[in-house]
Amino acid sequence: MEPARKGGKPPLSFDERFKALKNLPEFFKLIWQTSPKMVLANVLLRVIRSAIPLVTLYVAKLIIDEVIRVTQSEAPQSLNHLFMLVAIEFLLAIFSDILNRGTTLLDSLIGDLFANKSSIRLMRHSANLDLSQFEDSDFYDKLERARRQTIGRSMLMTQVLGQAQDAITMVFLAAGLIAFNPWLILLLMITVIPAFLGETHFNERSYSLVYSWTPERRELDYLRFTGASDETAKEVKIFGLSDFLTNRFKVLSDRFYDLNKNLSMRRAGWGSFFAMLGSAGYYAAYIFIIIDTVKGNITIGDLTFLSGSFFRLRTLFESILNRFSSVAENALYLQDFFDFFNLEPSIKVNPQARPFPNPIREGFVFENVGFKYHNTDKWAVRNLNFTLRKGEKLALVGENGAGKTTIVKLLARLYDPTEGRILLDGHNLKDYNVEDLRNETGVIFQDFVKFQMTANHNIAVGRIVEKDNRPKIVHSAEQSLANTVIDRLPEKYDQMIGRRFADGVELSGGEWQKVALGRAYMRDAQILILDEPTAALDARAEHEVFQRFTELTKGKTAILISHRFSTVRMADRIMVLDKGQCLEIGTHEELLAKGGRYEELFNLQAEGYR
Ligand SMILES: Nc1ncnc2c1ncn2[C@@H]1O[C@H](COP(=O)(O)OP(=O)(O)OP(=O)(O)O)[C@@H](O)[C@H]1O
Repeated sequence: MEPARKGGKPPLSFDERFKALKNLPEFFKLIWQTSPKMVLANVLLRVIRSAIPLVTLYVAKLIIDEVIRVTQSEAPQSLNHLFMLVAIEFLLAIFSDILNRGTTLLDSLIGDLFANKSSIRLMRHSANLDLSQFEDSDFYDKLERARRQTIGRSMLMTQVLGQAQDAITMVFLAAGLIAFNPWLILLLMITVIPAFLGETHFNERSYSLVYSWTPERRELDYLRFTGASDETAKEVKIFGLSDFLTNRFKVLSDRFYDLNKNLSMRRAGWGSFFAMLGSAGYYAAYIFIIIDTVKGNITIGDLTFLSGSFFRLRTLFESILNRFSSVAENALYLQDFFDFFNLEPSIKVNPQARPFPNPIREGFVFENVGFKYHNTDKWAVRNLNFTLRKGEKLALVGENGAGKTTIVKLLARLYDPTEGRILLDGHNLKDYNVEDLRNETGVIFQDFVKFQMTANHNIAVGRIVEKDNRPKIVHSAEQSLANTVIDRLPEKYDQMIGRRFADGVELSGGEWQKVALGRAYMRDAQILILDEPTAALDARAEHEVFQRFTELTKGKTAILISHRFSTVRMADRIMVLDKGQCLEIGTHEELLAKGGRYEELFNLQAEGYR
């Protein structure tokens, strides 16, 4: 086997596996909270069910003894007693079936509820985490494992409850066997324990394998998605990427298959050997009991009862031990689940925060602000010193990668500066509640989300509490020109857009942008940020949008990012960025007069239009 790879753990010791069991109480607390009534009913049914095997075996013994008594008797005998015993066994069988069905039903209902609740918790928790955490691949692996846990974990409940049920059944059966001969119990243990240790070993290997392969499995999922999805089909065809993607998939999946096959084969080999050992133990005990019966020490009914008990005990013991190692394994996975929920965001809601200014009095001041993205040593922006005055419209220009979007993200506190600080009305941005800041900020990013939802909701996301306020949504659509798109859709505002779901209608890039821009008009925020809001619009639409732009930003503090100078010149001031630093800042006229980079870029673009 390959050594543990990056992001993987070395195989865990027996001790660590035991420690993982400490997650069970917390887990059962969550299960209990899912539905106390159903969990209680489940436990009760299982307790009753656990007594049935012993009672059934005992009734079977009575039946055999009665049959022998009747057949060996000289005088004719009434069969009433015998039939009554058979009737009892029959009723027990039916009762046991009903109880089984009941617990299976409850298990699956509780499991479904638990999976739903966990998914909701996962979504909520993810929403609270920092953006930078999402950009970290270790985090992604954790999220991935937690996501898998939300569905699979209810199985663990079935296992643990099954374990308790079998343990009680065993106590009942063992009592009978011990009364006959305590050595039989010892024989039982000797034959079953090696199998348990073997299972435990292989479970641990399999966990380590799955764990260390999380990044690759994520890549496999990604390749599967890229190779077969509507979003990528266009480029996959044009560039002929199918072989490239499938080959990479094949290499990875074959490697995982080989490692897994190796493990499964060894597991099967050892498993057969241990099963043989178990059977040998059973037959040794059987011979022992037969000899005692032949000697006349016990009845034939006792023989069936004891051999039956021994057989059941062996099966139960094996399943308890095997299940134990699988419970421990599942508890290890549970650790990932809890680890994810224990992740804390660094940008948190601050209960002692100062109230957000309404209206903003002075504006923002960037004091020597620098920022590095997670896991890189490169400064995305540095030494930024500038003000964004209340009610001012500031445009950011600069080449790709100059740091424009980064400034916007810092302003909306999607990240905090690595050095320096940002002040709002004289106080650090961190002193305000991040939720208030975001409520007062409307951002339309260049890579805005194309929500696969109705046109109505696609605009309403700008202010989701107003999702039922149709007049406001229509008004926003009119302002952003999205109405020209929506009015042509068969279902108008109730039209599903995007291709993912049935009856969805796909829009062009510019049409999507008009819809996304509508979100800015929905938002009654004091700060408005538009990151390349018109990049995909045709010339006429861009012109119209900008005629309305003054109205949209009236009374608001706004940042506008654009590569089009016709757009940029509408701002009050313009900041030119270069490699994360502020090169020059001033009004359009000032910068032209200065004859610096702005003038150069402006003339370059104007040249292109002549
Ligand atoms: N999530 C990220 N992780 C690491 N580095 C990043 C990340 N986002 C941006 N960067 C880097 O930070 C620098 C600034 O990026 P930013 O997105 O702010 O540029 P921009 O001026 O908005 O560019 P564009 O005009 O292409 O939109 C770039 O060098 C980029 O590579």
